[in-house]
Formats: sequence, C-alpha cells, structure tokens
Amino acid sequence: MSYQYLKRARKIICIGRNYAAHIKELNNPTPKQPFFFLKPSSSIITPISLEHEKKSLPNNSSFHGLNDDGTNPGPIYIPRQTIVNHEIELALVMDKYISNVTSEEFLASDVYDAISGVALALDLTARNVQDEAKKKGLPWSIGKGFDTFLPISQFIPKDVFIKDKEDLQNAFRVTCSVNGELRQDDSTRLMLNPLHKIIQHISTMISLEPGDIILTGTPSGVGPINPADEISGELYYHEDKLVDMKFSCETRPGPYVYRET
Ligand SMILES: O=C([O-])CC(=O)C(=O)O
Ligand SMILES: [Mg+2]
Repeated sequence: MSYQYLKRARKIICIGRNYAAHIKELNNPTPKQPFFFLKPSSSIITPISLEHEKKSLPNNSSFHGLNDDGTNPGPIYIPRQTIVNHEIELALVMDKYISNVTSEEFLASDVYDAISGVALALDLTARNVQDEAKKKGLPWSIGKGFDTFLPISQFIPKDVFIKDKEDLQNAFRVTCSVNGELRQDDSTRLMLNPLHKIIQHISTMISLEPGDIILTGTPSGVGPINPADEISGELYYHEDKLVDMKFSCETRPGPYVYRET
C-alpha cells in the first residue's frame, strides 16, 4: 500500500453535514441540497512510522511539499487561539473523469468503476474560525485549510472490496480515538447523501478528475484536540480493519494567532 496517490490529487472536495447525528450535535440546519467545500493539497500530512520518518522542514515552515513517494510525515499543528475539531471521514479516490452526469445516469453500482480506491481522512476544522465565518457570511476556507488539516492514510485499492462492487454504501465503518478514548464510530450506511449522489452532484458543478479526493462527511462525536494529544483513526471493511493511522498534536510554529476578523 502506498501514498503515491496523494501526488495526483489536483483537488480535495468535501461534503458538509452528511450524517444526521453530526448535524444535530453542532445545531446546524439540515441542507436541502448537498453542499461542498475544498481543502488545499498543502493541508495533507501522513503518519510518521519506522518506514516514514518525520519530514524535516526549513526553519519554522509547516509545509514544504510532498516527498517523492507521496508522503508528508508529520504532526498535526494546532494554530494558536483556535479550537480544532477532529472529523473522521471516508475518502474516495477518483479514477475517472466524471462531468455533468444525471441522477438517472449515475447509480450506486457506478461508484466502484469511478474510483480507484479509498482512504481514511481527518477533516480537521478550526471550529471557532469556521463559526465566525458562518456568522459573518465569510468563506470557511481557512477554518478547514490550515497546513496539516488533512491527515490521511495509505491508499486502499478497490480490489480489496470488490465483493460489494454493486453498492459500497454499507461496506465501511470509520472510528476515531483521542488519547485512547473512542470518540467516533459509525457505519457509512448512515450518510444522508449516499456515495453515488455525492459524486453525481459534484459533477454537475465541478468536474471530477482522476486523482481527485472526495471527503464524504463526518459522523457524530466530533470534539477538540489539543497540543500533546494523540489521535488515531481506523477504517473497517465490514469486520476487517483495512487501515489505521495515528498522529500527535503540537502547537503550530510561525507567527499565526487567530484573531476575530
Ligand atoms: O464542518 C462542518 O460543519 C461540516 C463538515 O465538514 C462535515 O459535516 O463533515
Ligand atoms: Mg467534514
């Protein structure tokens, strides 16, 4: 399994509010139509392991490109004065160009062909930055897009889950723990907009390209992470663990301190 797929990600597009219990926990209204936001590829980090040592960065920087093998091993950086929430999510990795397909044309059975595989991702969110932007009608981009705000796993090629190729919706479960305490644990069957609808709807506005990554929304249980915390996540295919990942948290280096806009 590898991280090469991350070098092909021209965009990372994320659905918001796709699980009812998560909408409720944040007191958000349920959207009438699915809505999306983007994360920059500079927010990608990958786990540190024996095989993948922490990337050494030029003085005080928090991103300096992906390595040749697609990795960017490092800790999560918590920007000063921000409240950062974990959101564990299933990520789809696109294999095909998908543009302007209708809901009659693109069915649950078309998802398997459209993707090359999946990964496990954390859609880290600076909740106080996002809340202020929501209140003032400003973009959310920074609240979702700080460096290190997309911790992501190795690639899981789709042949691993070929048995569910006609409909992947009920096949996966994601979990997230902080300092060993389980915070999120739900099946992808609970999504309000299923995988085929997510792909289809995005394609009517923004064409999907091979390598693009789609984050499919977080289940309930989101909460804060702080410097010195250890966060881990797991992705299951039915009862089998496909992949896990672990990250430590540190204070972000550099001059940024959150202040109200
Ligand atoms: O942060 C939010 O409000 C929306 C979001 O990403 C999710 O529901 O996964
Ligand atoms: Mg999210």
